[in-house]
Amino acid sequence: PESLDVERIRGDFPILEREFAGEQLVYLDNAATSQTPDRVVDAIADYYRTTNANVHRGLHQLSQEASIAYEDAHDRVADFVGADGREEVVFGKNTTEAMNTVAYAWGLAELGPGDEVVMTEMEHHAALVTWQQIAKKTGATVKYARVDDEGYLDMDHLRELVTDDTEMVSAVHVSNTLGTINPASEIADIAHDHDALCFIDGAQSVPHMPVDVKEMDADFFAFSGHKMCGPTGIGVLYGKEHLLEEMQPYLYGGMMIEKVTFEESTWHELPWKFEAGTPPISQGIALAEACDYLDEIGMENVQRHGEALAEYAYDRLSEFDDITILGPPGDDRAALVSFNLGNVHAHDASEILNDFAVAVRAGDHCTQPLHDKLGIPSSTRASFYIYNTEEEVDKLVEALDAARELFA
Ligand SMILES: Cc1ncc(COP(=O)(O)O)c(CN[C@@H](CS)C(=O)O)c1O
Repeated sequence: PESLDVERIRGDFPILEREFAGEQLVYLDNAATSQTPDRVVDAIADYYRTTNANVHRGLHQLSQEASIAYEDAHDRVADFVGADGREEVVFGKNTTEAMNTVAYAWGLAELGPGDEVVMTEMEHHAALVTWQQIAKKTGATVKYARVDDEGYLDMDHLRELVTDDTEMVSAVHVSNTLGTINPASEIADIAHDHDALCFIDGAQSVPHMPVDVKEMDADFFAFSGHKMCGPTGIGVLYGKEHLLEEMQPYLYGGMMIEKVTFEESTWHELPWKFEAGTPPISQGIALAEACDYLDEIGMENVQRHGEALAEYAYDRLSEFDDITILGPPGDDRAALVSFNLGNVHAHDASEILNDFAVAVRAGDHCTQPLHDKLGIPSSTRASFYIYNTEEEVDKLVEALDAARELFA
């Protein structure tokens, strides 16, 4: 059953009316970044037109208003993912920065020779490279739980790898390449069974499904505003309050301090301790608006719509013997499908798709080790959101026919 009113929603995104070479845009690159609805764009414009000032409670009216709006945005975003409140929600640039915050502020202090960080083979570079490099700096070891032939995380192998030497289990909630939805709560339990912490990368889950970080019991969780109808320049680090309290900041400067002398400094309370310098004010306020926008649609409806489109795309692409699809079956995946067309390089395929105004991602999707494991240099990825339709999937398939004619 149709779970949301796509045509009404499409009216919120004027960009979808754009035409290239006489073809209307078919935007299927939502895993890279989503489009931005008018009311979120308006929230940004209204901020700069009416409320713009620096935050942290300057004494003048504008600063008071901007400070309250920015601080309240933390509460709204916390509520969106089931966190207790602003103390557990740090605003930064993006998911990548959120992961680096934990790697530097916790990892450098807590990891040493003999300690282990367990990840999965499907991790995005934001996690994989970060923990790989922090391990090198600290003498710790990284291990990778296998992805099986169907694209699922091998949970038995994960259980085997996590031992009392494990200090951190860092896993992606939804794979941006495979579409696999990992059992985040179970992963957290495995980590906690060995007194390890658990970091769940939620960049591809928060925009697409209901997420409750308390039910999941992740110790850290990260996501980006630009993938969920928000602007770029805002990412969110959720952390259990006692962990963020214990962690020392790694970015210093104004805003994050309480008292500074020539000899010593003390830190501001959470979350400001981790928000050094002038923060992403308009972006944070706009992200709160994006949360309202998505909640009005309903995250269950967002999930149902995206996964139905992914299943439809999986079925349509499966009609062709020369198309190889990555990841789990069509009825058990998030709102994306990565595939290859015969021996046509993903870049060539996506070039032809672009000639038909079909926008997809081609490459390794920042998961090069996973592509190496799969024995492929790259893949083409179609990823869906609230404004996409089955007709747009059909246009993708038609455009692939042209690529087949040209290259195969
Ligand atoms: C699972 C996962 N984890 C982290 C990131 C990083 O998000 P940033 O907002 O860029 O910091 C992403 C963003 N993946 C984009 C760019 S590579 C994609 O096209 O798939 C992601 O998918």
